[in-house]
Amino acid sequence: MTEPSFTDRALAADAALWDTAFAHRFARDLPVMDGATPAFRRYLVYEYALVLEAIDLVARAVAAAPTIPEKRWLADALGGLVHAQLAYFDAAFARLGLAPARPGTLPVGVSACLAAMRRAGAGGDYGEMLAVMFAGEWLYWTWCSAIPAGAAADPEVAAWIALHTDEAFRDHALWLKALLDDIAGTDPDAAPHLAETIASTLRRELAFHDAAFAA
Ligand SMILES: Cc1ncc(CN)c(N)n1
Repeated sequence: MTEPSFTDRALAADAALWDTAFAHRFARDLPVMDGATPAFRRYLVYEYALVLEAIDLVARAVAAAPTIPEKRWLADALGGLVHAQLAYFDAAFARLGLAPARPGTLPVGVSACLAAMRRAGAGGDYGEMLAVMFAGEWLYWTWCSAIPAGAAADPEVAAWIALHTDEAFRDHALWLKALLDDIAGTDPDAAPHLAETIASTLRRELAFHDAAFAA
């Protein structure tokens, strides 16, 4: 029998936390939300701020990546954020009459998530950057791929789910997972910090999504 990989062990070690995350109200409510749902409208404003932060994080990961194939892969992921995701927000904000959050107005659960991404990028530890990305992508991949096709009637919601269930998104989540396995396999001393980064990122993700439901 093959040994579980580093990420499989990390996910299993924090199974209770992941189960809590998978059962989060955001994932349950998302398919029935629409552009008039206050939590979804708040979420879009917070999420736009997160995507801007993610662009910087992935750009730093491109710079830190030690090989050309990794730089190329991450540059494609960066392109997805800059093009497809920002285009999504341009259209959704225009249609729903939303605007980016004014500086200093984001709730603490959201700003803490953004700050941790910024710290990971600025710290220059490539594995840590990947671990932060992996936790978020794995969460969204699991959430969105569990939503039955056609369950979301609202076009903004359906388009957002589609961005997190397409092949490119799935492949990116799996690529991050495999690369973390490689890094932890090559440098076992790095593994505890990577596992802790995955878990602490997930905790911040939960606080981020809680914030959308706090009026
Ligand atoms: C808050 C959050 N975390 C993660 C992801 C996945 N890219 C996201 N879209 N939003």
